[in-house]
Amino acid sequence: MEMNNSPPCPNTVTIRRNPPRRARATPLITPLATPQTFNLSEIPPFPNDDVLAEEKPQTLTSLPEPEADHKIKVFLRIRPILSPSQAPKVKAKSVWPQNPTKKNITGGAKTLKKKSSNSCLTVNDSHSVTLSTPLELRESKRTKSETYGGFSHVFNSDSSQVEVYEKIVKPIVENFLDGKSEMLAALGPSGSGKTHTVFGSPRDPGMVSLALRHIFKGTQPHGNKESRSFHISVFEIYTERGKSEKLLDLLRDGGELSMQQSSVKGLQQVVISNVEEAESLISQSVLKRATAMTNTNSQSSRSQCIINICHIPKKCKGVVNPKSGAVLTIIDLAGAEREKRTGNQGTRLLESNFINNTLMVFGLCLRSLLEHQKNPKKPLQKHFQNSLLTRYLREYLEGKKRMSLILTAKSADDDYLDTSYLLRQASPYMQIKYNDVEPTNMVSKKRHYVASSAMDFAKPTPASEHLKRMRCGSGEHTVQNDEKSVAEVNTSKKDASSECKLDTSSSVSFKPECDSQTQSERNHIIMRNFAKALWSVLKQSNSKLKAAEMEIQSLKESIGYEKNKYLVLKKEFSEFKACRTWSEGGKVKVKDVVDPALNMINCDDNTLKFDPAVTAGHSDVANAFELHGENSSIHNCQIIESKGDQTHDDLTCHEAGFIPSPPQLPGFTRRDSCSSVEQDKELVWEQEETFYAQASSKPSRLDQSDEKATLDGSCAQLDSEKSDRKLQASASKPAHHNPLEVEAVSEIPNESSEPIINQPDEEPAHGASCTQLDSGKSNGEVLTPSSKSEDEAVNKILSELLVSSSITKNEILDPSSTKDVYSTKTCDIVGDSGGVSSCKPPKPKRTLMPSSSLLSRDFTFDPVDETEKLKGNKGTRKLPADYLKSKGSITLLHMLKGKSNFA
Ligand SMILES: Nc1ncnc2c1ncn2[C@@H]1O[C@H](COP(=O)(O)OP(=O)(O)OP(=O)(O)O)[C@@H](O)[C@H]1O
Repeated sequence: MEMNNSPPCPNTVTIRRNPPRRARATPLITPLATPQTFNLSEIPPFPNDDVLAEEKPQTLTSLPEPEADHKIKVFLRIRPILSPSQAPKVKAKSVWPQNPTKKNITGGAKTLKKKSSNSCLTVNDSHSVTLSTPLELRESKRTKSETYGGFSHVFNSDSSQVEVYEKIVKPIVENFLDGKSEMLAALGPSGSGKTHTVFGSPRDPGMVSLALRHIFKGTQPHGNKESRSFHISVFEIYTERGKSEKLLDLLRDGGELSMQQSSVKGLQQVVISNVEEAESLISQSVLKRATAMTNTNSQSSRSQCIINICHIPKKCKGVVNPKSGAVLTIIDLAGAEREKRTGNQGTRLLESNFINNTLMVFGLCLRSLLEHQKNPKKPLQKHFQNSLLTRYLREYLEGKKRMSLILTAKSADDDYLDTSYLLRQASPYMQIKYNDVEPTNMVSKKRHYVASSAMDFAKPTPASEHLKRMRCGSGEHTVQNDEKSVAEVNTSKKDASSECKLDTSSSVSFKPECDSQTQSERNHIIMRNFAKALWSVLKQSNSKLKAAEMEIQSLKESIGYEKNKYLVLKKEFSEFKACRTWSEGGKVKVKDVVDPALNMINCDDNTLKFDPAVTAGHSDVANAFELHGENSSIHNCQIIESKGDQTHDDLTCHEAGFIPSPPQLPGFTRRDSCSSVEQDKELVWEQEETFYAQASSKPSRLDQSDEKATLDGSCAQLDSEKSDRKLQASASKPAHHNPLEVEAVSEIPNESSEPIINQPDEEPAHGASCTQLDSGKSNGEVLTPSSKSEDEAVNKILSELLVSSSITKNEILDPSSTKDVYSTKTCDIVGDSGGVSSCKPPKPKRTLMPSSSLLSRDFTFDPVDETEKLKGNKGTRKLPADYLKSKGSITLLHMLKGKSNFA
């Protein structure tokens, strides 16, 4: 708000970081040149009529199914109350093992027989019934009646088989013929009419016979019998003395079967071509089924019987019939039995327990499926694993395939408990929905059957084995064609041969489809795996590439660092080289200006040089010692080692500022330098060591030190007198007093060796070591000849020294005289530690003692003060120039004093 109220700044320039973008013109739409002239009426209307007029292809799988079709259909059929003549007679069950304790049960059958006249079950309508509690049980029951509704249809006791078929099975068969698989199971207590409903009798056929008739009736009118082929299989699940469950093939020559997961292994699949063949097979299977007489049923089923009618497609002009592969499964379950009611004993009791257990598991599976559908959080229990029946019907019990139930109930009061239990158990099943029903065509594509002819007992062909390995079909309906082969009921050889042809054609016609599908799936899997492998390889390569790039980057950095280092070293080397060149060019040859009498050179006005040239008689060895100094101070020192053939050694000291300090290179031994002697004592030692190494054959050592300076031998003899005079002169001028310095001492350690010190021009020079006595800037004239009095004093001292010494001037300066040189030479090395390693001259040559005594007598000084200055800089290497001078002076004075004491 405040910003809006503030007046705009006239000089403000608004910069838009993100300039407004212009909308791009859609490339597919050409911009209108004159949008103002656009008229909506020119837009053609959408062709709704044309679209609606188009015929939309409708398929069976695409059509939405009613809501009812997605739920399990539960039908209820009420068995009529049997007349006494139809009721099972107790005496007829005398073959059963009698249990004395249960004799009253048989008597109860008579009682039941009397009470069967009353019905407890009343049909309300076609979808509901009411169960009334018998009078004798109303005392224990809370309610008088229970109503059960929601059935797909309720068949009363007088309903016929055909009516039941029309309501229940016919739609299923039609769906089956259309390629839909479905299961129909009869469930109810023992004697309720399950077997009667499923199989019927020759006079009153059941659902299987009616379905077969329907199937073959529907195919014959069209005359396309050869386009379809049906196979049938019948087996039962029973228990042998209640020990374990077994599978038995009920078709002719059928034996025991085994179950592998959800598929039955070794089940025969017999091709049926007409109703008679099918009914004959069914009748034989029913006769083969295990039955027994119980108190409730004279012919009670003791096993679960499963009938599969399969529809195998046939190739018609190279096109696979889409309506193929459907399976119609009809199951006649064993009836639940109550021990009190049936009076079973022994094996029958065991069978009864097995039956009840199987039915219980069957009910648990459906109940679990129902609860899971109501509440998905509840997991779908795997009750199907507890029995072979439920394992075989797993997909149905999991709601993956269509299933219908026929509940058969007895309506007599005596059967109240069985009926009540059945309704309470099975009525909720009608709420079960199909979870994932496979499309019709998909089901048909997954089912493969290998038919075998009953006439030829064909063995499994390679093609059939290939199909079995592929396991394209669903588990429970996959036909396992074993070596026992399959017997097809066929009375006519002609028909049999024709069936064989059809079987062969069917199996052959189905193989390409399955092969193509399997091949495509395999290709897809292969491509997917290949893509995964390729992706993993690419990822690994990418990671390796990144690592290599990082390594290359690090190497580049290291190379750059080394390059910079190389450039720095190169620069230092060039500087040092330039410095050396300058030094060589600027060095003054001492021999040109040397005063052989005094060994003192005065090159410039401000430069005082002592050039002690000692020649040992060998012209090839020369050592020169140069001292350059402006204001008589030494700051730079260079030791120039032998030139070329190590014939001479030079020690050149340059004045600070006069020669730039060259860089010091490690390991540089031929020519080393130090910008300040005091700054790098170690370098001095290195120079010394190098120097010794270079001149090992002719040991000579030139060194200078700020800590020690020793005068000995002839040098001391020479300097003692001079110093005496000089110190006296300087003492006369306290205002200009500067400590004397001993800047360098040349040393000839080996007396037996050849003359060591030569001049650069290899001129033989015999002489003592050199000593430079400089003063500071302010009193640099102490030793300069500008002062006549001082000059005179110096000359006097020197003359006295020469006179008093045993060595004459001529002897000293005579190059030919080597004997005295050897005897008077001085070799002092000032070490870093302050120790003095000196070659003590022979005692007879110490002729300077009188001069030293004179010097010590005449000169008085206070060394304590100088020592105190040293303490201040103790432990440090860099010392001021004044300190150097003072130090040298102190050393000189100490030595002079020592010599005087010695004297
Ligand atoms: N709807 C019916 N009409 C006439 N008779 C019937 C009907 N239902 C069953 N019966 C007769 O009842 C008797 C028992 O029927 P059925 O054997 O079918 O019972 P079940 O349920 O199969 O018994 P189980 O479970 O012991 O095999 C049979 O003699 C059968 O003829």
